[in-house]
Amino acid sequence: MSITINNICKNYNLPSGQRFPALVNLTFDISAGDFVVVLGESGCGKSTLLNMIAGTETVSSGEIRVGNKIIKGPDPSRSILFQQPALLPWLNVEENIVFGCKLRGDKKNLKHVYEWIQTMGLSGFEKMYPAELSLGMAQRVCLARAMIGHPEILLMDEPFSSLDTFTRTHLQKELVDFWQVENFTGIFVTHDIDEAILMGSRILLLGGRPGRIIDMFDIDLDHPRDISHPLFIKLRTYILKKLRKTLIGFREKINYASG
Ligand SMILES: Nc1ncnc2c1ncn2[C@@H]1O[C@H](COP(=O)(O)OP(=O)(O)OP(=O)(O)O)[C@@H](O)[C@H]1O
Repeated sequence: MSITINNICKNYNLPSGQRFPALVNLTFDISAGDFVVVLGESGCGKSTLLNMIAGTETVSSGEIRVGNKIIKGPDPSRSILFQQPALLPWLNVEENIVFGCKLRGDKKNLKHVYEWIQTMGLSGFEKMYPAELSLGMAQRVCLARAMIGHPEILLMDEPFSSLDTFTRTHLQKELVDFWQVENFTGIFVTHDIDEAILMGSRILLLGGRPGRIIDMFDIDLDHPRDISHPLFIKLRTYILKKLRKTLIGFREKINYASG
């Protein structure tokens, strides 16, 4: 599914009655099957953008289209993975994975639950409850729950940031494998530059306050990617320079305004 972001702005209404501008004038297209990584410093509006595409947050102006339809709210064709595994504590692994299928009456995909349990390395743990799982296992359950319905769009908000390096590296690779097989459109939020270059087919650089687009470009490297590849290193340096420049510009603006 393609996604069109057309001149969107987001203002939050603060309890003081003031409006806080979080994002300004974002315009870009995501083609069906892209894996876009949204990269930027903390507070530049990455999660806000993701939530608006998920339909859990409204736009203040502009519009977001999925295919030809303007997003009006959440939809099962768009699955979301959060930073912390969001599992229902009273359901076991298997029940958590099929929860969405049951809710939608999706019997066809529900039948494949044991394939997903196996693919995710959760065999033997299907009757365990979330409190008994490690963080990495719990995130695998979330990934299985997201994938079992074959979403057209998978939205991910720093899903691996609280995992240890080994689990994280493993899941990054598995996610890219799923993306290559399932061909969903992925949007992945992170502030880890290497993670962005390792996984994305495109990178969207956001920065500033309010957040705006700094750059958007394709990554022309085959998977699996090697962090010591010269193009990888070149991209990392380029992104660092761009982000640093925006951050310095933002700090100078603050100093100027306050001094
Ligand atoms: N519900 C809200 N009400 C008011 N302000 C908000 C709300 N949600 C987010 N913000 C503000 O909007 C800005 C963007 O927040 P957002 O969480 O989208 O940034 P982010 O880039 O995802 O940050 P991080 O990387 O730290 O998660 C921040 O300044 C934040 O304080």
